[in-house]
Amino acid sequence: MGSYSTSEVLNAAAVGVHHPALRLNELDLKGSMSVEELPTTSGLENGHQAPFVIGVAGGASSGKSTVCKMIIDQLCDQRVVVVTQESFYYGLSDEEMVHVHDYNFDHPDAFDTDLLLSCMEKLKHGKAVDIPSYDFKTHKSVSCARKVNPSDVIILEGILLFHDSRVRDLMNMKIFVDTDADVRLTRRIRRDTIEKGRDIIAVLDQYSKFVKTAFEDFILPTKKYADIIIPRGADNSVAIDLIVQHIRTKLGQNDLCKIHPNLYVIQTTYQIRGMHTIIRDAATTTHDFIFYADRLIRLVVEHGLGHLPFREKQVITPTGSVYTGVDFSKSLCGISVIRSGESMENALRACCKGIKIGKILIHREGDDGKQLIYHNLPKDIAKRHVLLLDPILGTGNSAVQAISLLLEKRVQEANIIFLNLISAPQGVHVVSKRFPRVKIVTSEIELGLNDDFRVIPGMGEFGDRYFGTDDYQSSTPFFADDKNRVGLL
Ligand SMILES: Nc1ncnc2c1ncn2[C@@H]1O[C@H](COP(=O)(O)OP(=O)(O)O)[C@@H](O)[C@H]1O
Ligand SMILES: Nc1ccn([C@@H]2O[C@H](COP(=O)(O)O)[C@@H](O)[C@H]2O)c(=O)n1
Ligand SMILES: [Mg+2]
Repeated sequence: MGSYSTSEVLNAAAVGVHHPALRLNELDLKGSMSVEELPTTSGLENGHQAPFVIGVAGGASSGKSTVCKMIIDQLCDQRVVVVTQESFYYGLSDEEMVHVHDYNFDHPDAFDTDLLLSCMEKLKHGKAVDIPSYDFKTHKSVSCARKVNPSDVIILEGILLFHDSRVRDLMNMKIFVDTDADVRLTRRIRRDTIEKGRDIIAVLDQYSKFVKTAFEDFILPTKKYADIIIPRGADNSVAIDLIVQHIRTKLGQNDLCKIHPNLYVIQTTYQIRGMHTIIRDAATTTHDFIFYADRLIRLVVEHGLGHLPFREKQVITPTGSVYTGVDFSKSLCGISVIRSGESMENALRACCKGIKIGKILIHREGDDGKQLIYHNLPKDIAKRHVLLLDPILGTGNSAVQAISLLLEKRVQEANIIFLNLISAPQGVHVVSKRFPRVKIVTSEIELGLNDDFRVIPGMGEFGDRYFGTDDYQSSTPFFADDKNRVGLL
């Protein structure tokens, strides 16, 4: 395995793998980092779609705000907004103010989490909200709230954001900024004395009394919820670049991916569009159809394999050096949905040497749905990751039947990766609603289904076109093979 695509790296991170790219590069960052000054974003009240919510947690002074600022600067996109947890600090009463040095600002109870949840709820539903502004000098909210408009991406940032499961559940992506304790303390001393004008003894007292303990008791234990851990915070420009690319993809991609985090559409290129153009063209020869369908299927298969768990592995190279890489899971199998799914078997075999491939036949009987009449699956399928193969996801009925059978055979839902070339939104909704942990990997999202429940624009009967059994091909002399490809006259 030579190089990794961004999504593979992020996927590796998402399944808890330590990818080397997330541990690279040094960059010195200086300058003003105030997230509060960032502009609010364009609203989406009309035609609102749920935003992509990114949670950024980590110890105090770990560099969370700096990382968020870098992400926003790189995105140069008005559709991103940052909401900080510190805006939701409870204001101190007069009595608490008298004993402010005994107040624990690092405890989860210091925050009005219900207010944060209600603000986020409104933003998620396309409504603008007033986010309180907190003053670190008076320890109270100030009267001028910050108006935040709904946005495509909301970055939620704060020390204890992963503590409450209700807040975690809002997030589509969780990032933990992991910076050494001594660096955090040094930065805190500088920030609290210079920026907040506090006395150094008070800063150190607060650190040893509350900050350190709270980090160990409440913040560090939430690191396990992170999809991505960024060592060294803003110094890790490689990790930040990867995150930015991922967000860009999400922003540019079909909104289905926001609704269904289990859906992965491979990043398009002109090569991919070109191959789709050929296989969707009704005039394409069987020979060309097979060639380009195979190329596309291989891309989808490779992408799907990127969702399998990896383990770190070191090898010795011929130069005697150590290469730290990964070892990927070998306990997997392919299951093709007969007949068109069989067209994906060659690509799978080409990628996974000696892989076991089983089959499922779903027989259509009358109007009352589908009936399963045949299956041939590996005996130990329950222990395997399953790559389910069917080039077209249309209504989702066949996929539901096939996945139900796999679950009956005790395959773990999260161990199923459904690979297809094109997906209709209806099918994605049906499969995702029923099996939210099944990953769907596809190369393009379709417009929808027509009255006959056929995918449009689609590519016709895939099996017939791939196996050369469609009448149109054999009776169209202009397109008998690619050498004679002259176009329709
Ligand atoms: N990589 C870095 N190099 C140097 N200083 C940094 C770096 N990251 C953050 N800082 C500084 O450290 C302080 C705390 O960073 P900040 O991003 O506000 O942390 P957090 O939001 O996690 O409390 C700030 O004064 C910031 O300018
Ligand atoms: N009045 C306050 C409120 C909070 N703090 C400290 O701020 C830290 C959290 O903010 P970060 O930007 O560092 O994440 C936290 O450690 C609190 O102790 C404070 O000092 N005074
Ligand atoms: Mg901050």
